[in-house]
Amino acid sequence: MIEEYVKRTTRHSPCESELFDSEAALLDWVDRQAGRTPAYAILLDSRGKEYSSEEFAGQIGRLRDEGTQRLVLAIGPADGWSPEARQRADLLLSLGRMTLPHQLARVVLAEQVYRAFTILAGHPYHSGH
Ligand SMILES: C[S@@+](CC[C@H](N)C(=O)[O-])C[C@H]1O[C@@H](n2cnc3c(N)ncnc32)[C@H](O)[C@@H]1O
Repeated sequence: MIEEYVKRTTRHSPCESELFDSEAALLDWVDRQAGRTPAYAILLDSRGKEYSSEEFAGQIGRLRDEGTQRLVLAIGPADGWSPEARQRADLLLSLGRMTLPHQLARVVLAEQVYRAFTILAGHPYHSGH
């Protein structure tokens, strides 16, 4: 399912899914994604900020319009994010207050990213209900 949503998202914007052995490897990779602007890092955390799908799409649209070149959305390690990772995060994003197993969180995130791009494009995938 993750592959399918990533593939669908690439019709709207270049998109890829990566796996890392450790949080440190992820953060190092994030720093190396900087182009003209640093990569914008959204770390998934059940205690983070909650958005509706429309609000999330709006946030992605704003970042795009402001010229953000790289958006990284990351699911955390089994024990959750370290203080260093929280400090690096530009945004802590919650999919809801319940804790999801990380594979399930990946699927929900991949689907919501795809949904956000369909909302921005006015595509009928999102009916709003
Ligand atoms: C199994 S969870 C880790 C739970 C960790 N023991 C804790 O209590 O923070 C693995 C990762 O899935 C993601 N995750 C799980 N539930 C989430 C939710 N409701 N919202 C956002 N991210 C979530 C987070 O990135 C988390 O670091």
